[in-house]
Amino acid sequence: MLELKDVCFTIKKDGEDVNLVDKVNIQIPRGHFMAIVGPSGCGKTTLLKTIAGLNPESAGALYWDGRNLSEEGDLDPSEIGYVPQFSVAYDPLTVDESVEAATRLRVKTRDMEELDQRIDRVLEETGLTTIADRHVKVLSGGQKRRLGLAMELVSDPKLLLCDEVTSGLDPRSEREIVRLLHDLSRREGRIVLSVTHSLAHLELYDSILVLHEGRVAYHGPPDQMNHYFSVHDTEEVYPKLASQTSDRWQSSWMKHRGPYYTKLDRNRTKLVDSGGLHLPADPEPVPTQEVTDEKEQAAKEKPESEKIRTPGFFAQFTTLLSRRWRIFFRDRGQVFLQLAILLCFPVLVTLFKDNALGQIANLSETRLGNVMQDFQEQQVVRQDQVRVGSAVSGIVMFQVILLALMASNNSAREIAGERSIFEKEKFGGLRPTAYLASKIAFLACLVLAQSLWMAVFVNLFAPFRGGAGGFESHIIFLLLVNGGMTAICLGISALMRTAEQASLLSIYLVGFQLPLSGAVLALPDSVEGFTRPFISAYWAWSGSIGALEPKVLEAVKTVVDTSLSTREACLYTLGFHIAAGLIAAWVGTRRHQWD
Ligand SMILES: Nc1ncnc2c1ncn2[C@@H]1O[C@H](COP(=O)(O)OP(=O)(O)OP(=O)(O)O)[C@@H](O)[C@H]1O
Repeated sequence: MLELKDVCFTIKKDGEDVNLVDKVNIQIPRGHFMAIVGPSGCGKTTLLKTIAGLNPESAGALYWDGRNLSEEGDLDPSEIGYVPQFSVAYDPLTVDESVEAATRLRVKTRDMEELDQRIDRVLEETGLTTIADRHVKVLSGGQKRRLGLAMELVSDPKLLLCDEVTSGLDPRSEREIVRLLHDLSRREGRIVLSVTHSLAHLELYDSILVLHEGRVAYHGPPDQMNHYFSVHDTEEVYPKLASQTSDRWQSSWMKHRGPYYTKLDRNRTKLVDSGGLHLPADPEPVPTQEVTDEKEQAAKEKPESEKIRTPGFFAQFTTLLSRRWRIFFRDRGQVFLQLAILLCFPVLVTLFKDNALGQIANLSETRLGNVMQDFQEQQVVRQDQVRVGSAVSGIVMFQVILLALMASNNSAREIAGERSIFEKEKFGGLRPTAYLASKIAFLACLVLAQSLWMAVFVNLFAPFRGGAGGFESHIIFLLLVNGGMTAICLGISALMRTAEQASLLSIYLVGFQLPLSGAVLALPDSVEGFTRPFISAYWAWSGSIGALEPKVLEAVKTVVDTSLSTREACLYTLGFHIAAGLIAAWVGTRRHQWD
C-alpha cells in the first residue's frame, strides 16, 4: 500500500512559502489504478514527482507497505517506474534496441536467455511485438507512449507513475493507452497512478483524485464524482472547482470522504472476488498504523534471489558505450559532418605549407667587412625568418584552433542534448560515473582520430620542422589541446541547462582562443597574466613551437612577441585543463536537473 500523510511540497516565492502540494492524505492499495486530474497548474505533476521522490516532501510522510520512505530510504529504482511527459527513447534506435538498452541498464540478468525473455514479455505486454524492429523516429504518438511504458516495465516496478501519457493522442489511442495502464495495474499488485488532463475513460480507473491548487478536492470512485460535485456531466467538474477556494474544497472533502472510501473498499472486494484483480501471493500489507511486527513485514519482502538488482558499473558502461556508437553510426548527418571535419580541416592547413617549407639562409660566420653587404645579408636572413617563422607558427596555431573547434563540436551537446533522458535513466538506477565514463571513452576515440589525422596528414605535406622527438611532442600537444577542450566543453555540457546554452558557450570559448593566445598579437601584460592560464590554445601552440629545431624556433621568435613557456609547464597546464573539464562534467552529471 502507498500512503500519503499530510504531504506538502513547499517552494519559496518572493520570500514567502507557497505550498504547491498541500496536506495530501490518501491511501492506495496494491493493484489500484488511480487518475490524478485537475485544472492546468493545479499541481498534478508536482504531486507525482513528490511521490516519486524527485521533489522531497517539505512536510508529512510517504509510506510504502508501512515503511516510512523518507526515514527508512526510498523505494529501490527497480521498484518504481516513472513515465514522463517527454520521450525517453533515442530516435535512431529501434523499439527492440531501446527496450534492450533499458533492460541492460536497469536489470542484472543471469544470462542472455533471461534478458531476451524479459524483453519479449515487456514487448508483448505493451503490444509492441509486431513493431519491435521499427525505428523510434517513425513511431506514432501512441506507440511512443507504449515504448515509454515498456522501458519502465522492464524492472517489474511495483509502483508505476505516468505523467500525461495520453496527452496529444487521438481518442482511440488514448483509450488504448488507458486500457493498457488499467491492465498493467491488474498484474502482480502493481499500483498505477496516471496524471491526465483528460476526463475521458474515467470508468476504467479504480479511483479519481481531483486536485485543486495542490489540495485534494475529491478522491473516490469515478461514478461518484459527479454526485460529489453536484454536476450532471464530468466536464462541469473543473468549472465547479473554480466556484470556491481550494481550502474550502479540502475541508469539505475531509468532512464527507467516509462514504466514498467505503464505496472504494466495496468495489475492491468485488473485483478481487470476481477474479478481476490478481494480487501477489504475499498477503496484502496492512496500513501503517497497524504495522507492529517487523518480522511480519520482512516476511512479505521477496526473497533475495528474486529481487531485481541493478547492473554493475562495467555492465552499464558497456551498454551505454555500445548504444552511443550505434546512435552515432545511425545518424548519417553526424557521421558525414564528423568525416567532413576530419578530412577537410587538415587540408585547409596544408594550403599554407609553401612558406613553411622555405629555407632560412645562414649568416656568414665572419663579417664581410663591408657594412652594406653585411646589412643586405642580414636582411635576407631576416626576410627568411619572417616568412618561415610566420608560416610555421601560423600552421601550428591553425592546427590547434581547428582541433579546438572540433572539440567543441564533439562534446558541447553530448550531455546537454540528452539531459532529460539521462535524468530519467539516473532515476532508474543508472550510475552517473558509468554514464560519464562512457562519454569519455566515446569522445577519446574522436579525439585520437582527429588529432592523429591532423598531425599525420599535415606532416605529409608540410613536415613538422622539429628537432629530435619534435614531431612526437607536437602530436602530444595536439592530442592534449583537443582532449582539453573536449573535456572543458563536456563540463559545460553537463553544467548548462540546455544544449543551446552549452553550444553557445563552447563556441565563444573556442572563438576567444586565437586572439587571447598571443600567437597573432601580443597581449598587454596585465591581460596576459590573467587570461593565459585558461587559454588551452596558447599552451598547445607554445609546447609545439618549443619542439621546433633551433633555427626555425629562432625564426618564430623573431615574428612573435609573446614569450614561450617550458615544455613541462605546457604539459601540466593542458593536463590540468583536461582534469578541470572532467571534474566539471562529474559535478554536472551528479547534479539533479530534472525540469
Ligand atoms: N520547482 C518549482 N518551482 C516553482 N514553481 C513550480 C515548481 N514546480 C512547479 N511549479 C509551479 O507549480 C504549479 C503546478 O505545476 P504542475 O506542473 O504540478 O501543474 P500541473 O497540474 O501538472 O499542470 P499541467 O496540467 O499544465 O501540466 C505551476 O504553477 C508551476 O509553474
